[in-house]
Amino acid sequence: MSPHTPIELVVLDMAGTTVLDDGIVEQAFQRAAERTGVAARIGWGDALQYVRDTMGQSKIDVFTHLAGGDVAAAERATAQFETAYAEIVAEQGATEIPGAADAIRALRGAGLKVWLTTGFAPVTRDALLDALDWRDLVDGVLSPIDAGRGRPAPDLVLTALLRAGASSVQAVAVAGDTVSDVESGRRAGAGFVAGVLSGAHDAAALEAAEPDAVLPDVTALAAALSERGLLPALAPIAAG
Ligand SMILES: O=C(O)COP(=O)(O)O
Repeated sequence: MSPHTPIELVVLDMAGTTVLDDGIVEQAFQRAAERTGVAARIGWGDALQYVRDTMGQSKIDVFTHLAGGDVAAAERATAQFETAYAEIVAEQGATEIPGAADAIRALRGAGLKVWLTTGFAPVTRDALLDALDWRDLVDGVLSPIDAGRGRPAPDLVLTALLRAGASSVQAVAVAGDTVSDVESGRRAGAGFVAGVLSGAHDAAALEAAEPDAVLPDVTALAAALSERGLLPALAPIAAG
């Protein structure tokens, strides 16, 4: 396979890559903790500090720690987290990573398909799409329930590839702010995998996952593809 297969499909993560949500995450942790009593053992003050210190780590792991190792309680809290997150978005709205929507429009204007993938359940994902008025912004969206396993498995990337009708995995670019995002792209065999620092809580870990590029945010993606000769021929935009 040519190392310069033009990209046809861009698969972007949501939270931290296209959506700025740390404030929502903290509030959703708090509501979920209050509703399930999962942090009663240590109190919300200490729990909040732990949530802040571990921002970006898997929610089930965070809740398991708060619950003193009670995995069943952590699972209940994780489910409640998604409900609470969707409620907070409906109440307060949502914020994009600055320039994300324009970056997506530019990529699509260059002839690429753009799909959003997320670890969130559809209820949470759709609350974000509605709050940002993004239903028509992208070619498709996927949650793990649509695809199989969540990241770092490659299922979201491969399902996007199949549904978008891309001709090969080499024609897929993946961008995300976590090591799991990078690994999912690698395991899928994507032609280009970028780590973005916009939502990264552990930049060193992201670099250590060895993506093809580490970018400040998603607005730098079109230029990164262009520099490597990976945009489709006759792309009508000057990337950057
Ligand atoms: O934290 C989650 O589950 C969702 O986050 P993601 O959109 O970055 O996958």
